[in-house]
Amino acid sequence: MTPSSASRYTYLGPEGTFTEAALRTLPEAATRDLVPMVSVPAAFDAVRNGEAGGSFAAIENSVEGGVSATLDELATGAPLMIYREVLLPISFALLVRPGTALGDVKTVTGHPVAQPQVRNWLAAHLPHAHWESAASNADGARLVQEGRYDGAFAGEFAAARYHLEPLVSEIHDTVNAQTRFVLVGQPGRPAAPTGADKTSAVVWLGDDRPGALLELLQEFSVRGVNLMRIESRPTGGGLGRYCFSIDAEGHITDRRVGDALMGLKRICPKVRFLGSYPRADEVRPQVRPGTTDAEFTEASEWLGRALDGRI
Ligand SMILES: O=C(O)C(=O)C[C@]1(C(=O)O)C=C[C@@H](O)C=C1
Repeated sequence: MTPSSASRYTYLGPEGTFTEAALRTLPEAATRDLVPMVSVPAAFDAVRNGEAGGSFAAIENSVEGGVSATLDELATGAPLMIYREVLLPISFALLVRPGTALGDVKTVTGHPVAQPQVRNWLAAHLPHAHWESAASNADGARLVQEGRYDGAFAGEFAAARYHLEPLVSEIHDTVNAQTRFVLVGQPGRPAAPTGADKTSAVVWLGDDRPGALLELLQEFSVRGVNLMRIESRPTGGGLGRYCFSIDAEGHITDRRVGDALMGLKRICPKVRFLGSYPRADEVRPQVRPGTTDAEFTEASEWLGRALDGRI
């Protein structure tokens, strides 16, 4: 990778997406070359083939759940790792060409993750409008500028970029909706522990048999590791074949987390570590008695003494 490609960060474009807005909240974004891409896979591939040092993508929305394009990219293909996360409050504006009235809006567009966030508003205010999905909310705004649709649900900040007007602002069916974004890069050393961290992994179960998922969960439960998200995603290997995308509280250097991952490695055919990184909400985990690093160290020292006959 050349120094110029290392300083390049790709993101889901075109300009004016929520992804770009979230990326710009990272302090280092000011000194990076931010490159919009047509899709999350294209943005991640630029990192895989050395054309970019990092890529930024939405991974989870508080209304719609996991963002499949990102989860599937991280589970398959050449491995990437997560180094940072950002939370962004999401509120939409209905962007239209200047002069358009609400009664003129017959067709609307936006990212598929936007639709469930504005569904009730649409049903109440534009019940007959026809929705079609766009590659991103900003791409929807671009399509409205081109005259392909009458309105786009996007961040209000995208209006000026596409010479549109916000006809209605602050549209959100659920108050305090948030999207979580991640910065990914080539596999490397995990981000340093902060005490308020998250660990992500993808786990494949072996044979389809009773209790397999329970065994996976027990690796976390017996070590007092709290799961923040667990989601099944199809492996592509046929109906009923799923892998599990997991976020757990804590850092891989926390003994209880590292030990849980080793437990998974022993019982599952495949585990992909996706990184340990600081939690955007900076919440520190409540560590259950018996699962602190000191207690793990004490227990392994005890085992060492037992092996030496120093009981
Ligand atoms: O289309 C955009 O503006 C995006 O940044 C993508 C995206 C997503 O992928 O979830 C980001 C946040 C919103 O919740 C809806 C769409």
